[in-house]
Amino acid sequence: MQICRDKQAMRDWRGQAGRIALVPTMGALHAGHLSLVAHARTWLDAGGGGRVVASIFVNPTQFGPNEDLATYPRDEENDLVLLRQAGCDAVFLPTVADIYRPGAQTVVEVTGLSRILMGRLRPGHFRGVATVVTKLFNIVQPDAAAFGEKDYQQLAVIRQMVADLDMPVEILPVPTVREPDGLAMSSRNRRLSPAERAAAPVLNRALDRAAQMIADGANLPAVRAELRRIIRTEPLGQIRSIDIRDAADLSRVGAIRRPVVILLAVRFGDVLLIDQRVAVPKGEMNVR
Ligand SMILES: Nc1ncnc2c1ncn2[C@@H]1O[C@H](COP(=O)(O)OP(=O)(O)OP(=O)(O)O)[C@@H](O)[C@H]1O
Ligand SMILES: CC(C)(CO)[C@@H](O)C(=O)[O-]
Ligand code: BAL
Repeated sequence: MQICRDKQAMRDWRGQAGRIALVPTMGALHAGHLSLVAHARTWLDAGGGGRVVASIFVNPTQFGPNEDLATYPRDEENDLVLLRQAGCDAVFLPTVADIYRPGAQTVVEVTGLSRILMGRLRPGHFRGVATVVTKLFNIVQPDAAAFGEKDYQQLAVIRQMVADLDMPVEILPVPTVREPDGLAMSSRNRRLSPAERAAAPVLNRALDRAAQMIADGANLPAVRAELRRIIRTEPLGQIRSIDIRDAADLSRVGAIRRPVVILLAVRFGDVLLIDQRVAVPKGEMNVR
């Protein structure tokens, strides 16, 4: 596995690599990230082969001033072992100074989607994500890039950006990988206390129940009330946002008539966990 520690090394490797699929991450890798690597490989193999490159970069511009940039988990040594085992061909590990040169003035912002939902809780977050993903695409020049459905709004932002700016990159959505008790894998899970970790699967339980209610024909207020009731059974969790949106474009819905996505953000101590579930109302075909 080739290790590229700066843009020039990455560009040199890219120049002789043929077809490429990129897996952008912030490190502290887990089985969810490795599933992105596997999906990238499957996509390449279906089209005649190619190389998988993962990037590990804790991007400062997507963290707000009071967020967890300083304490974000980092574990480069183990990450490299996992990526090697997963069959990754190259890894891009740039420094902040290499990515953000002094005097830069340009950002990328998906104006509508970035300002709703998590964009309200984390102002500027999606501008940081869109900007760094654009830079990664420009440096690595991948044919495809894999993103997890756990970060549902992020995936929507990236898809919108790629379409709006005619970026020649196919976006590969990857289903959420979960712990045996249903908790969505996340790098931040390792910062939960034992009691918080024991309480955290409540997100998945609430989503299961809400998706079942929607499949049975329940209305929006009833589903919202049940989500709140279930999450409140775990007093360590502090609800930051509960939303039910159109699954296709994240627009508001007045009633559940088409597939919707249920989006949860719940804080445990200073760790913000998110999770999501697409739910299909009674009588509707799941078109996803
Ligand atoms: N459980 C998961 N299943 C599938 N993909 C995932 C999972 N967790 C993260 N991803 C995806 O991996 C990519 C990199 O995410 P990131 O490095 O931020 O990991 P994370 O576990 O989401 O960390 P965080 O704690 O910051 O949420 C993103 O596309 C993200 O959606
Ligand atoms: C896409 C990403 C790597 C951009 O920094 C990050 O937001 C993440 O890990 O999901
Ligand atoms: N996976 C999303 C990255 C972040 O929380 O900043």
